[in-house]
Amino acid sequence: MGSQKVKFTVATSTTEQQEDTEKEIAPFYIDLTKLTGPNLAHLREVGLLAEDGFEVRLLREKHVKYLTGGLEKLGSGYVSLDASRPWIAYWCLHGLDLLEAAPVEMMPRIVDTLGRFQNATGGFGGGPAQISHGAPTYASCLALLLIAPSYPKAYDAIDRRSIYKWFLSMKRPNGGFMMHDDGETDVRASYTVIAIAKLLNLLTPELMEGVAEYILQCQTYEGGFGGEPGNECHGGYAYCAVAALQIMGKLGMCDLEGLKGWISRRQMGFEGGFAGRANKLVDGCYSFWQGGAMAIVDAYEGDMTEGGFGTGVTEYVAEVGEEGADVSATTEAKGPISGELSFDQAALQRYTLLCGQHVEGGLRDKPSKARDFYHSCYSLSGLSVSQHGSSKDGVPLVYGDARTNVLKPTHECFNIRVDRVEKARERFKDDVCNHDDLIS
Ligand SMILES: CC(C)=CCC/C(C)=C/CC/C(C)=C/COP(=O)(O)OP(=O)(O)O
Ligand SMILES: [Zn+2]
Repeated sequence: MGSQKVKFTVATSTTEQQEDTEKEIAPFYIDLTKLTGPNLAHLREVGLLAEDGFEVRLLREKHVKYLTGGLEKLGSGYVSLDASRPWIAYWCLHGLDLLEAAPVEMMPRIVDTLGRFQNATGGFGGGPAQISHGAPTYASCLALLLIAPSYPKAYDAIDRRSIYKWFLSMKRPNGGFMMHDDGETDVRASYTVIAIAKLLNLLTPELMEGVAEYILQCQTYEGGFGGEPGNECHGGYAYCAVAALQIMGKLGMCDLEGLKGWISRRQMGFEGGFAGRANKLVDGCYSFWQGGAMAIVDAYEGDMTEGGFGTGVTEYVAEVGEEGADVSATTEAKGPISGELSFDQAALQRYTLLCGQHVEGGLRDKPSKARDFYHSCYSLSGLSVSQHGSSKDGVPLVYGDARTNVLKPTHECFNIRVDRVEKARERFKDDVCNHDDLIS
């Protein structure tokens, strides 16, 4: 008896949501070169296509307007984000900084405001008189450090010694850190402490003791990292784990092959963007959480294996999506492409530019979702990572119109501009970084 092929298709809510998402995305991936008449005129009018071509454009001015609005007076709808004011400042400022449009005239007021969130006992709360917490401490410090090269008083607003003592007071016997006094211990806390300590030149052996060992326990059988030992791995937590390990020089201690495989499998075949975890949907914010984590691994491996930065590559044309789709990546000029990454950089940029952009400015999770400052920040950060790769010093790989789309390079471990990181290192390099002196 011959074998019989039977196709089993079991629909679940997960497979249905995936199908719906692909149906939602498909209209954005039509062949733009075939557009004519009012459809073409409309895309040119809103600025998504140049007057003289079919290459998709970053809506720079509109994103600048939207993000600048986040630094002005917010409407009552934002009241639930009251404890996230430092995040809003960071998301908007960093997005603007990538667009080379951080508003210098607003900086004194922002520094004054963030200064009021800092507690004498160390760290920043989400607002005045709120308890110190790892997330607003991270966001406030990043915002201040990206402002400081234009407005140096921002450096002086950060009380290094009290932050160091507060970080130490959050440390647990298992090597983890709490997010706040009596709060949860997870890899977000590990990352926020390690990243800010590194930027402020506070990364002492005493602070780092047991930290890598705690983080390593969060890597799961899938290859990614969960928030706490035993939890499902997820892009947001995986980024925190990978960045913290890399900052401490300990990334080589984790299962790198498993990690790379897990991140690779999160890039969605049709959509081109990343999902946060297995069997979940594409979302623009993971462009940075997953793309940034891969850039860190690639930078680490590039350092390990000399010359692994795409040297000698003179042209890059990506083929993704359905046949006939307009998906060619372009570069500004011929030359070595800046640190190629282990994911499809053109496909990710295509998702961001075609599906992530709101035509009035701001970016979003996916077309059916509203724009917001968080997704704007992390979609732009992921776009920057996928343009500049892991080495930052070659020709960026630019999908779409290279005249409008190139962002400034973000540092994959800290997610502020590379030049802001260099300035912070320079500013704090001679300050005391010794445990006994810092706690005295
Ligand atoms: C620096 C710092 C504090 C980083 C935070 C990292 C981060 C984004 C963590 C993820 C948080 C979380 C529970 C997402 C799951 O949401 P979901 O179930 O709605 O999303 P999903 O369906 O995409 O998994
Ligand atoms: Zn998201």
